Amino acid sequence: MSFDLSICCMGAGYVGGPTMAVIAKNCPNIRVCVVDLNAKQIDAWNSAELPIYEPGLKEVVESCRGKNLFFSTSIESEIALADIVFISVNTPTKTQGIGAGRAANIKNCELCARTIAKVATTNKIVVEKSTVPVRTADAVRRVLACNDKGLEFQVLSNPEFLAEGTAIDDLEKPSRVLIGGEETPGGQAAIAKLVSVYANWVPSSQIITTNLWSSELSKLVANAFLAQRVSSINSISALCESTGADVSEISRAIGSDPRIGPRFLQSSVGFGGSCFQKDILNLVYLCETFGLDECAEYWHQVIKMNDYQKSRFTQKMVSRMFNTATGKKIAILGFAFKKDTGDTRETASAFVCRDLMQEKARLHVYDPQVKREQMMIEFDYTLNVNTTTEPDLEKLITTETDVYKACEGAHAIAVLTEWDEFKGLDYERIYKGMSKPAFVFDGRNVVDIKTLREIGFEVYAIGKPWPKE
Ligand SMILES: NC(=O)c1ccc[n+]([C@@H]2O[C@H](COP(=O)([O-])OP(=O)(O)OC[C@H]3O[C@@H](n4cnc5c(N)ncnc54)[C@H](O)[C@@H]3O)[C@@H](O)[C@H]2O)c1
Ligand SMILES: O=c1ccn([C@@H]2O[C@H](COP(=O)(O)OP(=O)(O)O[C@H]3O[C@H](CO)[C@@H](O)[C@H](O)[C@H]3O)[C@@H](O)[C@H]2O)c(=O)[nH]1
Repeated sequence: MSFDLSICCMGAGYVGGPTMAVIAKNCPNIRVCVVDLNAKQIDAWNSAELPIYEPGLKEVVESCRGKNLFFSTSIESEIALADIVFISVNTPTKTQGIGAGRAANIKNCELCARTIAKVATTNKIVVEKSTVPVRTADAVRRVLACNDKGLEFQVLSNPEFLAEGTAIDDLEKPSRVLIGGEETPGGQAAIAKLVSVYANWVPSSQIITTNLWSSELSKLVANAFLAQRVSSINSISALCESTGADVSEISRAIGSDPRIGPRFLQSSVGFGGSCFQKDILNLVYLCETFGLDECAEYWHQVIKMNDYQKSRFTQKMVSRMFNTATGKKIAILGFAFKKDTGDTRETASAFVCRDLMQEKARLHVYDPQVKREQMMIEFDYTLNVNTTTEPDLEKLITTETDVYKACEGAHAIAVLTEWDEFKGLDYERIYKGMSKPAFVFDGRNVVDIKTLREIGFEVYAIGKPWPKE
């Protein structure tokens, strides 16, 4: 079959895979190929068990895989074939060198640009889909210019705003698509080409075009504003627990003001995920680089408040359990950073588990989508908790596939991810099997406090009036 256009996406991760699947589904006349250095990842995309869990993703992939959607490790030949190349690779926070702990590492983006420059034999539009520091397109452009065949490359910024757990819905019905490009005839033509791809299913009124730098920076700012709301309401949750006010009532009361709006006011044990912390640190670093220390400190406070919220939660747990968790069995309900995803990157649950392990609590972790191997990777990668730094790790963490077994004999339950199934558990049954007093610490405000207290639980929930001693 012949296609009108060929797209290649470098990076088959949480963004590249779902984004390209939705483009393929909505544009049957476009050939889409997602490539990756990681052969295991590509094999999984080509199998019945996709490498990531996302509601609705499997159906979309299966509807077009092998027709106009392909997953491949033939990076160079697929780039050569493409009219448009998306760069959708990871851009993690640097762990060493200049800007360590703050700046985003864009080495993968640079490598992609170098590969494109090397193998391209036709003009191409190169699209930054990854989240990058503002002015990264300068670097991409300069690397592409090293191509010695006299080709023309246009660089666009097209940041992705999908949230995990709702990726397919977000991609099918995006609040907006943002495309930034050069303010030259070539740049505008490239913008128009990419707009025409999205226009297959996104109303044109929702496609925003800007200059390159506004587009790159908007992505960081969007995440900073969202995370700021979570940290703001979490700061109020602490005040609620001390005063008898209820954070859910406050969210409702303030969120009804259309100038504030109701979303992203859900108090929690702390935000996680691969983006918020990384992108805010990136923003903080940019501000510092330009000597804007007050601006840097303003945004850094969003992260500090999140760190405070995570450690505050564990401290409350331990203090309620008579100031000791040593040897106690604690059921951890949820390890993913939010519901409906198996992603554990920067999950608040890992931080709480780490702090409880330091108290030598015995943790029985249940999460419907996260496997033990993934939990161990998260402990090691984000928190440097491994069998060398915590010799008792294997003994302290038991992973359960049955939530009731996780709670059997436990002194306490900590709800750390808002999976819907935690609302409908048979808490009478759970209570009977637990050590008494049976504590529930709800870091997501999912349990029905009144019912659980009637059963006999001692319930403590984020931002809720805490019972008097
Ligand atoms: N995860 C999200 O929800 C989300 C949402 C919006 C934006 N983003 C941004 O999108 C980017 C990608 O995020 P992700 O979550 O998909 O990352 P990811 O780690 O899940 O996937 C990135 C993939 O890129 C591959 N890769 C790295 N270098 C490569 C190269 N040179 N050639 C080919 N493949 C290469 C890796 O093997 C990996 O499979 C990041 O910049 C992130 O900040 C992520
Ligand atoms: O009211 C809220 C909303 C979210 N969270 C937490 O915040 C984190 C992030 O949640 P969410 O934003 O829904 O998920 P992400 O997949 O991280 O998506 C964010 O990060 C992506 C990557 O950049 C962006 O594309 C999305 O627009 C942006 O929402 C999670 O731990 C949530 O539990 C709260 O605690 N309270």
